[in-house]
Amino acid sequence: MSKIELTHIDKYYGKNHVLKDLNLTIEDGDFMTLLGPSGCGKTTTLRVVSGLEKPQNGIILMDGKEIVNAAEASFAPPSKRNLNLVFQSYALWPHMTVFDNVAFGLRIRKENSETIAKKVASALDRMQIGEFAKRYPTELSGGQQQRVAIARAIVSEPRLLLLDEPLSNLDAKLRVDMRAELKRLHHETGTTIIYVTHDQVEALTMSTRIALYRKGELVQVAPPLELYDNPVNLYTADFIGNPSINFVKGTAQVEAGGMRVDSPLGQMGFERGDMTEAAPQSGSVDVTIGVRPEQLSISRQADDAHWVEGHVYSGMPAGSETLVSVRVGDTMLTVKELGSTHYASDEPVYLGFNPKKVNVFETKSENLIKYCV
Ligand SMILES: Nc1ncnc2c1ncn2[C@@H]1O[C@H](COP(=O)(O)OP(=O)(O)OP(=O)(O)O)[C@@H](O)[C@H]1O
Repeated sequence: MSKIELTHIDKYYGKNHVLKDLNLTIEDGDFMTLLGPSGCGKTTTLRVVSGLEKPQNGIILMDGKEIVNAAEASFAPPSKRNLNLVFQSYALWPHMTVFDNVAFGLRIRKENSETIAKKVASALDRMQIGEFAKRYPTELSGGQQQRVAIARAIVSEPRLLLLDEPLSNLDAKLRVDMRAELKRLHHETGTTIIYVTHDQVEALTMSTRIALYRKGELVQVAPPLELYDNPVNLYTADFIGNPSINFVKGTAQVEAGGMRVDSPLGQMGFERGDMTEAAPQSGSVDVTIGVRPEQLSISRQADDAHWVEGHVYSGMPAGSETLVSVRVGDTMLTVKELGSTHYASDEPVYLGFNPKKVNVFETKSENLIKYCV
């Protein structure tokens, strides 16, 4: 178990400023996911923590002990950092069987063969690859090799586990199984995990906290539901959630006590207590309302709970849920309903929602100005 503190980390590759004044604390026992689009600096962060790369500025503490101090050109070697790293490209030793690959670290530590056999079997079982113990890496598929790499990393119960897109080669069903296994592993061992992915579902389902990146900077660091319910800006709102959040343009009249918002969704009033510090004090501002697809309800009749008139663009029943795109004026909204319902294209429908549950962003600054409560 360990706590990692990164302060004022800058990393350049030539002129490319890849990590920009990064400040991030990973608490002991966290399952911290580094999330963001390709090229935003997630892998570089892992490489800096593991010691494979040296940042040009900043300090990294591991359990309070300095492992990096760029100003003093002091960088602890990777072997002294007591961590285990699994990269997307899993370098297994080709001349060793799966069992021997996984047992390697334990043998170096001179654990007795009975303990080794037990630990390796348990790690292989967890990754559902027990049956391949005697095979060589070349006799396995990419996904199976990837699971061997994870087994090899977890078998030695490291204090810190760094995982870089470890599930990327797996098919959809296995990926869901492996997410459950990794989450369970984290729960059982309490190991601090830093996990890199660009898959927001993976991040939402497994993490205790998510660090969301944008071009080398951190945009928001928060537990998954906080990120989902109250994204600090339009970027986060748009990145998190599948299907994506709906955005609706509107205008707000802001006063000391709160604000009134007009939009194609109707008129809404909000109290100051539900507004953020980023909210303006007064005046008229353009806003973007964010409403999650599952927050919208749909009805074929107008009633007290369904007041927004629209027309079905297309209905997409998928067994357990139905996604319906609805055109309201010039705005296209996605509605998510549980169960399967058939909606005909161009059918008139009415939408409703709980105004307390929407986010409001100031369009110009892109910042959240009203919480979902
Ligand atoms: N060794 C290197 N030399 C030069 N530039 C690099 C090097 N490694 C990464 N970069 C650049 O640094 C930036 C960040 O890369 P990084 O691998 O950290 O992104 P990422 O968020 O992990 O992306 P992905 O999801 O695609 O893996 C990219 O612009 C990349 O091209």
